Amino acid sequence: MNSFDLVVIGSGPGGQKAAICAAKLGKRVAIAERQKELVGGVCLHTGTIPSKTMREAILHLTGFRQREVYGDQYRSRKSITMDALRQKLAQVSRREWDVIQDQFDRNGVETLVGEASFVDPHTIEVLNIEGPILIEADKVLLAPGTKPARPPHIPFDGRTVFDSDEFLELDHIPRSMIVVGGGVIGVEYGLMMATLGVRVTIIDGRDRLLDFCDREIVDSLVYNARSMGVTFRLGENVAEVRRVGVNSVAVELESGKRILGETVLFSVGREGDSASLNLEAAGLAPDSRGRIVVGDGFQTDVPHVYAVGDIVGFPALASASMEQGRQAVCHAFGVPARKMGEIPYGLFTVPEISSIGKSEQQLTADHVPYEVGLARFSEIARGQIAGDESGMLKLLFHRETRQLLGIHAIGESSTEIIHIGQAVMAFGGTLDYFRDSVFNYPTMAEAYKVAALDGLNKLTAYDEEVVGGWFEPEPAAGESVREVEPAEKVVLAV
Ligand SMILES: Cc1cc2nc3c(=O)[nH]c(=O)nc-3n(C[C@H](O)[C@H](O)[C@H](O)COP(=O)(O)OP(=O)(O)OC[C@H]3O[C@@H](n4cnc5c(N)ncnc54)[C@H](O)[C@@H]3O)c2cc1C
Ligand SMILES: NC(=O)c1ccc[n+]([C@@H]2O[C@H](COP(=O)([O-])OP(=O)(O)OC[C@H]3O[C@@H](n4cnc5c(N)ncnc54)[C@H](O)[C@@H]3O)[C@@H](O)[C@H]2O)c1
Repeated sequence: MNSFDLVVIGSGPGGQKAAICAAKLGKRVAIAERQKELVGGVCLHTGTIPSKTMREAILHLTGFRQREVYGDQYRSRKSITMDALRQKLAQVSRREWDVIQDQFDRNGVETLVGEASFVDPHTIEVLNIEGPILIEADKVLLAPGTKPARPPHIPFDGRTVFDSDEFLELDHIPRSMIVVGGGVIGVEYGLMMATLGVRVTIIDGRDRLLDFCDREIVDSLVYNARSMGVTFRLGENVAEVRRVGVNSVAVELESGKRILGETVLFSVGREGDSASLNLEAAGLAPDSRGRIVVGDGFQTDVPHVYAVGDIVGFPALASASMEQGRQAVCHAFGVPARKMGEIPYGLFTVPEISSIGKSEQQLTADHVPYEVGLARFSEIARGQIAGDESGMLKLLFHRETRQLLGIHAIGESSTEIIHIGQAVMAFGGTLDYFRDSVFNYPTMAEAYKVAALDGLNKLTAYDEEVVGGWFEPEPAAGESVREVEPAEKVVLAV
């Protein structure tokens, strides 16, 4: 029987980075993936990468970014088909697949095709059409991911009623789509379809959409969505979904409302894909949602078994899964690793939104004295060039120390520019950094400077009005005092 220092189950982002990291440490590593010749996981084949590639295709083919200039009716292509939207998916997936497979080969990671399960705590069976093979593992890392929740009473047929994995296979763009579940997936796909002119209704059991995001940003997203014709039914639960004839679906809500549509995307969350692992043979048990509980360093209750990625639950992001994989391997092989810092969120809605740190609602609940610096993309030259009139960047900072506490953005390049603030936050920086720095021009990054000046102006205005003096925090012990020129005061105050 072949034996390895580490056997990884699942080749999504968590498993991939774990395998490469262990190989770089000089360990013998095998990675098992049940999708034949399809390393990359949900992330590469049905989730992150295809959905973002499709979004880009929609924005491109509809000419969405040019609508501010040419009007709402502008389209760069008059008729758009699912096949046209899918054209780039295969190309991007194939290239990404090549990159991952190449990394495994270069680093001597053995790829095993087949479904892996525990025989005993240190023996793994990998089963494929050629039969089972047994391998021995000193340590095991589980990264099997999740699958869409599919309640038995919902009449899925992959055509009129489908889950998010089936979405990409639609044969045509429907005239209308009812989205059940306004979580990240439902809102991302719902708004993509609305951009194509599909009549979209989003239903969610909660009163507020995306309640982990800053409220003003979500309000702005909802405003934009409504202007594209999206209807929201919030605080409503679905009682029944019924297919009507060949091309219609009726959704009945518990409140008695009835909605008729051509298609239904059912996206009410995902559950751990752990059933095939035979966890009991390793002395483990999944929770009621199929997830695996981990402690420090992503170690399970069985010390040589680790779990990372969506299978461990929150935050269930490709971005975080990769780092979890690396951290788990460091823990397993005694390599020191820093704890993960604040995780940014990037929601590829239309328009995109992104955030890191605390929201206004959290700071208010915690009684933190904060102020907001705001930049509207309509006043950023690059925003005008990119055709974004409605985006904004919000910097939340401590009123006394000026330390950055949260960053929230909606609009063009939000998911990219968030990382500028992330770095400043990670190093404990203050708003002053943005005031004092020069940014490339014209770029979206300029929004940081505009927002910082806005925030500092608010402090100044308050101070001049209420305290009657110029606000400058007391220098900390050992810190030199920076003289503020009167001219600078004038610039800040306008
Ligand atoms: C529609 C959609 C859009 C998303 N968009 C984003 C985004 O924009 N940004 C972001 O950060 N995240 C996004 N996510 C989340 C992201 O895809 C996941 O967080 C990420 O894929 C989780 O990685 P993972 O390592 O847990 O493995 P996964 O990617 O879930 O892959 C797990 C792999 O394990 C394999 N496997 C399972 N059991 C076995 C077994 N017994 N034997 C062998 N192989 C097995 C599966 O076949 C699969 O290939 C999105 C998800 C979806 C569904
Ligand atoms: N850009 C990104 O980072 C990105 C994109 C897509 C997905 N993801 C990841 O994928 C995960 C799964 O996303 P998801 O959207 O499937 O799940 P989710 O848990 O985020 O959302 C499910 C939503 O469905 C609602 N819901 C549940 N049952 C309902 C019912 N019967 N009727 C009406 N509403 C109901 C819930 O209130 C919730 O808002 C996310 O947690 C996220 O981490 C990330």
